Parts: sequence; C-alpha cells; structure tokens
Amino acid sequence: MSEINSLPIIDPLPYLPSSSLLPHVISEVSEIDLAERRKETAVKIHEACRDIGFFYLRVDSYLTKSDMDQALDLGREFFDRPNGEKESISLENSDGVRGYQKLHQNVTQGKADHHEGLDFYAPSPYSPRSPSTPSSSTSNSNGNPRLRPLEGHNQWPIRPEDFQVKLEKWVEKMKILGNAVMHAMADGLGMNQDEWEELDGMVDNSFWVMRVIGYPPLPEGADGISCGEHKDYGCLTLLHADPIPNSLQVLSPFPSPHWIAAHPIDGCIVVNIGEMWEIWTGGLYPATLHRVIHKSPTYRVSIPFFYEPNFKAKVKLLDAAKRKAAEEGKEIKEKEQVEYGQFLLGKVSGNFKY
Ligand SMILES: O=C(O)CCC(=O)C(=O)O
Ligand SMILES: [Fe+2]
Repeated sequence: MSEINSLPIIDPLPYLPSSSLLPHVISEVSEIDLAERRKETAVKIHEACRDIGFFYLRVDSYLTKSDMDQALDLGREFFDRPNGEKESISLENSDGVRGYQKLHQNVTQGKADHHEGLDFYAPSPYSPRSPSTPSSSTSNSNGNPRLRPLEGHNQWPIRPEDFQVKLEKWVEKMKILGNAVMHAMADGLGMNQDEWEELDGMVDNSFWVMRVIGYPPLPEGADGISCGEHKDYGCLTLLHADPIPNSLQVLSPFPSPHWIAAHPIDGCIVVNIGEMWEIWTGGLYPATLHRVIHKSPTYRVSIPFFYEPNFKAKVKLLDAAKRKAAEEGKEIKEKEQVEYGQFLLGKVSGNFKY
C-alpha cells in the first residue's frame, strides 16, 4: 500500500432513496446501472473504512449549495450574538449536555478546547417521569428537579430566526444520509439481506447528536490546539465545515502515523467512523484519531452530525466482519459488547467543565 496523504471521495447516490434526491438528479438515475453503481460505492467505502476510517462523501445530488451555506451561516450568526443571550441556553439550564458551551468549556483529554459550541440530541431516551413521583432528591438553582444527563429538552436559539426550523431539516437530511452510508458499509462487508436488516434495526431509531461548533482563530503565536485529538465514540460522523484548509487533521496510519489535513471540498462533507464500528468489526474498521488546529484569521464554523446506534443497541462483533477479515487475511480482535446508551453516558460525563 502506498502512503495515504489524502482521503478518497465516495458517492452515496446509489444508496439514497430517490425521493430524497434533488429534482435535476432524479431523472439522471437509471435503474439499470444502480446495482453496478452500488457495487462500486460499497467497494470504495470498504477500502476507505479499512485503510483510514475517513472519507469525503459527495452530497451535491442531495443538498443544494444554499442548504449547505445556510446551515453554517446560521451557526455563525448565533455565535455572533451577545454572550448573555447565548448563555441563556447554556448546558446547565437543561440536562448538562444539551445547549450552549462557552469558549474553553469543552474539555478533551483533560485540556480545554479553543471553541464554543451548541449541542442537540435525539429526544430523551427515558420515559417521562410521573408528576406525582418526587423525581429527584436534588434540584438545580431554579428549583427544578435536577435532570439526568440526556434527560432534558434541546435548547434552540430564538435568534437567528429560522435556526430551529432549518437545522431540524438538516437533522432529517443527515439521518437519511447516515442510513445510506450504513447500507453501503453493510454491502461493503458482504452482508446478506438478513444481516443488513439486523444492523439496520440497531440504527433505525438513531440516538443522534448534532453539534454546531464555533472556532475563533487560535491566538497569534500560540502553538495550541482548537480541539484536542480524539476518536469519535459512535457510529458515523458526518461533518460539514467552512471551506478553510488545514484546520481539520487526521492521523493517517500508513506507513507510519502522520497527520494529514482534510481540506474541505466543495459539494462534499467529511465522514469518519467511530468506536462502535471498531467494535462491530473487531478493529478491521478503525476509529481514527483527529484534531482541529484552526489558525487562519477567520472564525470557523463546523457542524458535525453524529449518526449513532439506537440507545439500547447492543454492539458486538459482526459475523460479516469476521468473514471479511478472514477473506482478506486481516487480523481482528473481538472487543467487549457494549450497550450504546450506557457507553455514551460514560463518555458525556467527562466532556465539560461546569
Ligand atoms: O470541527 C471539526 O472539524 C471536527 C470536530 C470533531 O472532531 C468533533 O466534534 O468530534
Ligand atoms: Fe471528532
């Protein structure tokens, strides 16, 4: 294998429901070559997941340029609002994980990151508490019962106008895209229909997360890091970011680990896989380390959408991954089964400084 210094570009079009495609594309898609195009996509996705765990996904048959620009601009306009307004929807007002985090409140490996952010999650995974049961012995400063992490409601900004409507649409779009990528990955692993349906049943009520992140440039001369190196912990990360080169960096494994830049490409988003795929495949598909060092003078906005398993999904080594690894002579290592929601709870508790 030659040194990997750039990421492959993959077209998910043959896996997207035709009703979700942009009108001008629908007429171009012929049923006849769909099967052939699926094969091509599945092979490319398998190689990308196995060799680096990161790739570009073409989305220009699915999202217009104005959909893409608008999502980032809404983030930018929100971060431009006065601090008091942003802090009125801070994490502490909900369940400690949904809402706004001010600059340096995010922590990676014990070090504060140089960004602000706004986090949204799928609805609470817990059944509603009955009003007659005292829900908790503790209350927060507003006298309301203290919520367990993930138990609260999302806090949507009131300004800029349309933020919620537009970004909820983005969530719906990303869920469809995430499922299409999962299907391509299932084919790439050589799953049969029953195996794909079983995998699909573990993500069909995805406990998704959407983050809107704002990165001020790192101070002049600082050798700091905007977002410390980490693996993502779920299934798939679908990242849309401002077209600023060099900021997002990926640890390419071959021939020896070295950082490469994932420069944004027009009409594409960047996808990487998280730790759940590492468990599903026994490490055949690695969750790759990445980081952000944002030094350019402009404020950078990114919107990672995490397409995750269902809260209750039990994630363990897949037979298809065993077969694929044997076929390719790759060694894999079975990891302990996890229930996704429990795994997530263990992770979110260390993410913020309150
Ligand atoms: O902002 C970015 O480009 C990446 C953010 C990221 O890696 C994350 O939120 O997990
Ligand atoms: Fe990440």
